[in-house]
Amino acid sequence: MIRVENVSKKIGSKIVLENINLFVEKGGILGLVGPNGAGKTTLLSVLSTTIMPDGGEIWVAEHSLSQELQEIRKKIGYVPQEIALYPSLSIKDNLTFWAKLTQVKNRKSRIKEVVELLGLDHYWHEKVERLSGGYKRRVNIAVALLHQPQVLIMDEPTVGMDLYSKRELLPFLKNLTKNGTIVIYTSHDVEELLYLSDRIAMLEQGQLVFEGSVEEAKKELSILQGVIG
Ligand SMILES: Nc1ncnc2c1ncn2[C@@H]1O[C@H](COP(=O)(O)OP(=O)(O)OP(=O)(O)O)[C@@H](O)[C@H]1O
Repeated sequence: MIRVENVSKKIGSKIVLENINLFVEKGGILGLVGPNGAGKTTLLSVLSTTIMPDGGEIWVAEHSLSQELQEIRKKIGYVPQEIALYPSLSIKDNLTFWAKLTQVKNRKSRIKEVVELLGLDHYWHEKVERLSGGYKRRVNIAVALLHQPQVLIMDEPTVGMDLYSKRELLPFLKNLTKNGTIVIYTSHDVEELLYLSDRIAMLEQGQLVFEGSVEEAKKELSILQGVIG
């Protein structure tokens, strides 16, 4: 499980996150919504330990961010919005580079596992710059999964993807949670939010204004009502 307790973050003089409380159980998928500038990326950055909160605490299982940063980092995988890969290197070399950097155990076999998991086998020697947006995203997810995180955090995972890649990726992400992995992601895509999430949280101006099941969210959030009429 991941528990967020009273997390706050200021950037300059602006309060970007204010007393955020969230809980996601093992195998849960939380979709984070909200208007531009609401604080979604900042919250994901805090959850992925890319930036530190000014106040509050985050727990992943029995580990706390303030006391056990390295343990938390082992348990979290982060897929940023921007593709974070070396374009002139192959998939293989990118994965090997990241696996070495993060000291992944049983490196070769784990790389093979994630490559198979993400359906990247055929493109193994292809340079990343030659891949479609969808495949680049898959490589990014493969990198984030190398160290077998318990929580996968994704900032708009399907943005820029064609429909086919998206239709392949979404069931894959859903499937990933069957072994207990937690997925927390942001999206502006209503269809994707309704398909993938089991809970929805909404941020507005740095505050959590809603958290509930998809069914509750459909009733209460106008942003999700467009497609259900
Ligand atoms: N490095 C920064 N310097 C100054 N202000 C920042 C910085 N990062 C974020 N902010 C501000 O914090 C607020 C929240 O930004 P954030 O990117 O987290 O929102 P968001 O909900 O992810 O938006 P979007 O949907 O557009 O990605 C915004 O007002 C933004 O201008």
